Amino acid sequence: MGRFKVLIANPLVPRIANELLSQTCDVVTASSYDRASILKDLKATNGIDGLFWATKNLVDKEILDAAGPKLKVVSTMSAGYDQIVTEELKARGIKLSNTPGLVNDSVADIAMLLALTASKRFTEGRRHIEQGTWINYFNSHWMLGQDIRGSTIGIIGLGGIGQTIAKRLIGFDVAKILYTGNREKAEGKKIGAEFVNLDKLTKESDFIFLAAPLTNDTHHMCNTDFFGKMKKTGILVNVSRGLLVDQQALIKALKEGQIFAAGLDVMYPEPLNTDSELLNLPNVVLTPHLGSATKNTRDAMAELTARNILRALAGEELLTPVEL
Ligand SMILES: O=CC(=O)O
Repeated sequence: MGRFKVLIANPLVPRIANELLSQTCDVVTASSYDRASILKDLKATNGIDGLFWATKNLVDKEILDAAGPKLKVVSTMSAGYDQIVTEELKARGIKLSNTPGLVNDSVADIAMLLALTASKRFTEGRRHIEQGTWINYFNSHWMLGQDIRGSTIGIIGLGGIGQTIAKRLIGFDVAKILYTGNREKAEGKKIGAEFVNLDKLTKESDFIFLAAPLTNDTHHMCNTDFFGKMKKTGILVNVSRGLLVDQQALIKALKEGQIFAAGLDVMYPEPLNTDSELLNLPNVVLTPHLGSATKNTRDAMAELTARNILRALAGEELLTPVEL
């Protein structure tokens, strides 16, 4: 039997991926991560056995057709897999893996960054410095923010990332951690978090963290109704996917003072249009989807993604399979 063929659908992934895969496979690296060029490169391979995915492009029928009938595994270098049409993989008997776990710390760190900066009015404060409108420190009513200490936290999605956010918040002496999701979790009990329904969480939380995957159920879950229920002093932090939030409803809530502030690492579209209203709002802190962007995290993600492909091709169990 010849060597397996693998396509890495992005020329910019950490080197470790190619190093590992090329020990036993013939590796083709796509010339760019845009969809048209991946499709072209896939067609030129004459069929591959494994697909290393590291873009937000959809893995759909067209991509799978171009990959050919030998394809056994798609391994995505991401925790989220909303960009993969899982039904297509399942119908073809193709395995799927992702990189959960490894991103928890880095994503939880950016969640803290966003919570802290949104609560301390970072964007607005920075603008005051730039525009020379910085008011004397001794005006004790100026630029008052919200305290994390003593606050009620709401976490939507108490998976690995949600749990890591909770652990960090415990160090900030919060009063209470509420969470919601598909089901109550043993890990919730361990960290002293209370399982509640979405309605209660939305109404009672001072900070709401979105850490749930994007699914049909979570799509636009933060809508006009949701923002109407949040406290006026409430802060929304999103480190999941932009589409959990109805962005127009969020912009309206922020403009009308229905909520205090938002900190977003994810939005739509990505990249965000430079004329987006989000950029003009003083009570929004934005980061350009940097949740997992540390060298160690990305190296570990690339390694795990490659190892999952090697295991699938060797007929072994995947390290981090996605149930299809
Ligand atoms: O958004 C990043 C990821 O899903 O890993």
